[in-house]
Parts: sequence; structure tokens; C-alpha cells
Amino acid sequence: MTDARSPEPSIAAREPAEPASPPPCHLLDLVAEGLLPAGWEETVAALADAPECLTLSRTDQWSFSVVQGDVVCDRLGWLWELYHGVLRDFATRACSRPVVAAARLRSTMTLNILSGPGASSDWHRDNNAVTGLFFATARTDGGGDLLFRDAAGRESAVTPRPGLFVCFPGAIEHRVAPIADGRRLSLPMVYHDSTADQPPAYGDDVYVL
Ligand SMILES: O=C(O)CCC(=O)C(=O)O
Ligand SMILES: [Fe+2]
Repeated sequence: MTDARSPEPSIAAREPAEPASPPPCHLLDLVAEGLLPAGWEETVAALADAPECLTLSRTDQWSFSVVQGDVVCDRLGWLWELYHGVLRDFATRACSRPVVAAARLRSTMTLNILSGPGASSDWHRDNNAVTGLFFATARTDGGGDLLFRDAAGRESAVTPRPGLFVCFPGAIEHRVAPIADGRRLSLPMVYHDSTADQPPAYGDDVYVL
């Protein structure tokens, strides 16, 4: 017997949910590839606690801090090498455009630290040809996915896990969904189309490989 009072259509009569679209990025599992040194997770976690860490925004509940590229280069030499080698080559192939590393040392790559309930980043586009992201922590309970949004407003998600590298054209809108608690560590990497077509470096921001 059906319940005539129910205003809800039956499940079968509902429109089928739109299938989730795949995220517009390319994935490389650096753990599976055997490209990460023993103890790398502890080294990244220690860097997130280092005095060189700069807090950019803070509320009662959460904070957003970064460690800049000059320090990352110094302390995570293995990732610096990957940034200029394997990851750059992967990004070039995956995104079908030759990319080069950023000329400015401090913005080549950063360690981003989102900490505390609600920590997130808003929808934005990156001002570079291709963005790489290396995840150093797993999805926190119920949050912290990397979300993409297409021109029609459809969203897709990548769930962080330690050692996962993703890359995508910087022009694609993306954000970090709020974390439930704990600390989310990621290392965004900047790639440009050419050495000429990017902001130049000056002074102690210049580096030589
Ligand atoms: O940490 C992430 O997953 C995204 C970071 C990001 O979008 C950025 O730094 O521009
Ligand atoms: Fe971004």
C-alpha cells in the first residue's frame, strides 16, 4: 500500500543523478614508482613545524601557513630534484605542453599547511601554465579533497594521499574543501610555458641549478 500523504516521488521516479565527472588532472603515485626516499613523510612533517614556517592567515579555529621555495629546496633536496626532473617531464607529457620550472626560487614550490577544523582554500585559478601538487598527508576525516569546477559549475574531486602527485592546467578553477580537523600538508609546484614567459627573478630569489 502506498502512503498517499507522502509528497516525495518514489526513488524510481527521480531523475538519475548526473554521473560524477573525472577530475581534470593527471595522477602519478610516487610511492608506487619507488621515487621517494625512506622517512620522507617525517621530513616533510618536521619542516611544517620549522621556525621558517610563515602563517598567512589565522582564525580561532584554523590557520594557513607556508614554507617558501628557498627553504623547501634546502630541506627537501629529493623533492627539488623531482620538481626539475621526473615531475616536470610527467607534467609535460600529461598536459601535452612543454613546461619549465619557475625562475623565482621562493615561489617554485611551497609547503602549504592547513591546520584545524574548517581550514580550506577558496575557488581560484593559478597564474601559471601548469600546477603540480605533491600530497604529504591523507584526506582528513570528512574533508580536505582537492576540488575542481568546470565552466558549467560541475565539480570533481581528488582525494589526497601521501606520495600522490597531480598536475593540471593552472587556469582550471580549483579549491581545497574544508578539513574536519588535523593538518593537511601539500606542496604546490609552479610550471611555466617557457623561461621568457614568466615573472623574472631578482636578487636572492635567483637560483642556478
Ligand atoms: O593544496 C592543494 O591541494 C591546493 C593548493 C593550491 O591550489 C595552491 O596553492 O594554489
Ligand atoms: Fe591553486
